[in-house]
Parts: sequence; C-alpha cells; structure tokens
Amino acid sequence: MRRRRHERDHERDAAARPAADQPASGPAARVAVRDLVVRFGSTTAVDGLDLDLEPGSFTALLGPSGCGKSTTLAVLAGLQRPDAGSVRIDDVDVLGSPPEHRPVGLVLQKPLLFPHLDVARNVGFGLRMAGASRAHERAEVRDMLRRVRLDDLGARRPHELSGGQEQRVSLARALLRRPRVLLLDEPFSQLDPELRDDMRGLVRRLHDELGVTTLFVTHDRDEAVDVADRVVVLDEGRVVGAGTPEEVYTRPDTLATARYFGPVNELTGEVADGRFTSHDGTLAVPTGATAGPAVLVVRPEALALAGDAAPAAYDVRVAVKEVRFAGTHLVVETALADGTALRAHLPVGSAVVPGGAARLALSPERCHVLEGQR
Ligand SMILES: Nc1ncnc2c1ncn2[C@@H]1O[C@H](COP(=O)(O)OP(=O)(O)OP(=O)(O)O)[C@@H](O)[C@H]1O
Repeated sequence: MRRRRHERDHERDAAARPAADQPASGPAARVAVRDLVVRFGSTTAVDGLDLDLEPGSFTALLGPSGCGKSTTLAVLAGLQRPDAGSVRIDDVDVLGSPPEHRPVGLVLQKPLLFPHLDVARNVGFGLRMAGASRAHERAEVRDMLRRVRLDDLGARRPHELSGGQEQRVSLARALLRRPRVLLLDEPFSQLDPELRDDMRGLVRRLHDELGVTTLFVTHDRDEAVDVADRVVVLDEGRVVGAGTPEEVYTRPDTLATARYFGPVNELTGEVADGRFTSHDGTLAVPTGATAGPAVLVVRPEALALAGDAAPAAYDVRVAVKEVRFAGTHLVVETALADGTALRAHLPVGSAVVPGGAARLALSPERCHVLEGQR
C-alpha cells in the first residue's frame, strides 16, 4: 500500500512539475523492457520480465491479482526502482531519469484531483507550472476537455463530478503534456460496467487520435480483449503469453494463458509423425507441433455434437454428466472413457441428457497443441 499511496501522490506531483525537457508533442515511442526484476523483501514482484511496446500500439497487461502488473507500470513511470533489468524508451535508457523527465503519462485507479481547483485548472496545472501562457493553457485545456467530452464542465470542482467524469479529468491531465507513452493502471475498475464500456471506447478513441503508445493494466480479460491490439499475460512476475487477443485465446503459448482466458479442455497425449494422439488413443488430430509429450487444448465452444450422417473425422465418445442452461448456450459436462473431463458449449435444444452418451466433434483448426507440457 505504501507504493500505491506514493503513486497517487506522484499523479498530482507529476502534473505540477515542469516538463522542460519533454517535447510539446512527438511521435509515439517504442518501449523495450528487458530482464526486469523487482523485489520487496522476500517477495519477487517482477521476475525477469521482458516487454516490447511498438510505437503507437495499444497493449493490455493482464494477469491475476499480485502478478506484478502495477509494479511493472510503476517502474516504467519512474516510481519504482527495479533490482535488475533495463527500460528503454526509443532506445534511451530511462532508469536513471526521474518520473518528470520521462515522456510518460499515468492514470491510476483512483484519480486524485486538487479539490480546491476547478476542472480546467486541474487539467492545465502542469502546463501552468511549466510556464505556459494563460492563453496557451486555456486553448490546450479546452481542446483536451473536448476530446474527453467534458467541454461544459471546466468550471466544476472535483466534488461535483461523477466517478467517470473524474477519471476523464485525470485522463485529460495525463494527456495534456502530450506524453509519448500512456500508462493506465486499472483506470475504470471502480466504475459500473456500462460506464466502463463507455470509458474504454473513449480511451481507445483518444489513443487512435493521438497515436500515443498505450499500456493498459487490467485483471479483466474481457476488457483486455475488447480494448487492446495486443495482450500480454503475466503470472508470478513473468510474461506467460503474448499475442493478439485472438491468438492468446485460441492459440495460447502456455497452459497458464489458456486457463486465464476462461474454461479450456486439456487432453494429454503424444505428438508423433505430425499427429497428436490422446493418451487413451481415442483421438488423433494433425498438428505442426514437434514430437514428444503434449497437451491439446480446446475451448468448450469449439466442440460440437458429431453429426450422424457425415462421420466426423475427429470425434470422441463421451458420457454426459451434467447439462446446464446458460442463456445463450448449454454448458455440457462430459467425460471420456478414462474419466478425463470435457466441457462443451452446445446450442440450446441440443440432444444431450445427463446419464446419456454423445459423440463430440473437434475440428483440428480449433484445437491447439502445446508441446512438452502436462
Ligand atoms: N510496496 C510494496 N511492498 C511490499 N510488497 C509489495 C509492494 N508493492 C507490491 N508488493 C507485492 O508485489 C507483488 C506484485 O504486486 P502488484 O501490485 O504489482 O500486483 P498486481 O498484478 O498489480 O496486483 P493487483 O491486480 O491486485 O493490483 C504482490 O505480491 C504484492 O503484494
């Protein structure tokens, strides 16, 4: 908690500091993090993390609570010194630079605005401290308030704002200094779901308009998939998966990533001669994976009832254990002959009953084989 408070203080302080060595605006930056390690006593919060952000990209940093997301962001922002590793922004090592000298904007979960200043003064504070003329400050603030859709609220005090409006002020303040990297640490987690959707859309639009390299921390996988072009999954301070939202969902690098993105079936087996064979020998699907022990992962919605007429090339016989109605589909819990559980999401009305038998078809292109993992 100490660091969190420190971060919040920083958000206010950073807005107050002059940004003399920062360009008023600039192209989006490339970020390269290598072998980052952060320890707090006996806890290793970040454990050899590598991260690359392409200029102008929108990346979601995702992972369970305590996996090191906020600590990573704090290092990028200059609020936390790492024990080892490097952080380069456009090939410049920034670890020796204080937060105010980094071309980075930060928005935290809880916006801390100056209560005695109105919205416009809150947003413009950094420019004012940097010695900008009143006219320039006013023009910039007006432009940024328009971008975050707060045109009419410049004269309000923070206590007269809703949570979503406060976060928009915070966003405007972070963007006013035209950062080349925008860091967002669970900025909408305290808002209700509808407003979160709306705010995600706004952040995405601002990113597209301003082209700023964006790193968005969240533990909500739906949010990550919805907003980002690229998702990086952390677990225990390390990157365990990265790719487009579709890649991490359908072709995850690791089982940890596969599991993090919702229910997944895992079948252990062996790859030989370009084919995965389940350990009970009942299933064999083609794969490009290298020979050896492997796990086939397949999402519940990628399973279908095998048609009687056209024999499915890749199907398994299962015992139906449980059928639950889930609104848009049925959740069907089944088991292979050896007891391996297999969950299928089938259309409502499918002919499956608990205690019955079924044949489930797997289409090879929706299966993914992970090499050497059990
Ligand atoms: N200032 C600190 N002092 C001691 N331990 C800390 C400190 N900050 C973080 N930690 C520990 O480091 C680990 C990573 O914390 P971090 O806040 O980076 O995780 P996170 O992924 O952002 O979690 P959450 O989603 O819950 O915010 C945790 O075990 C946490 O308890």
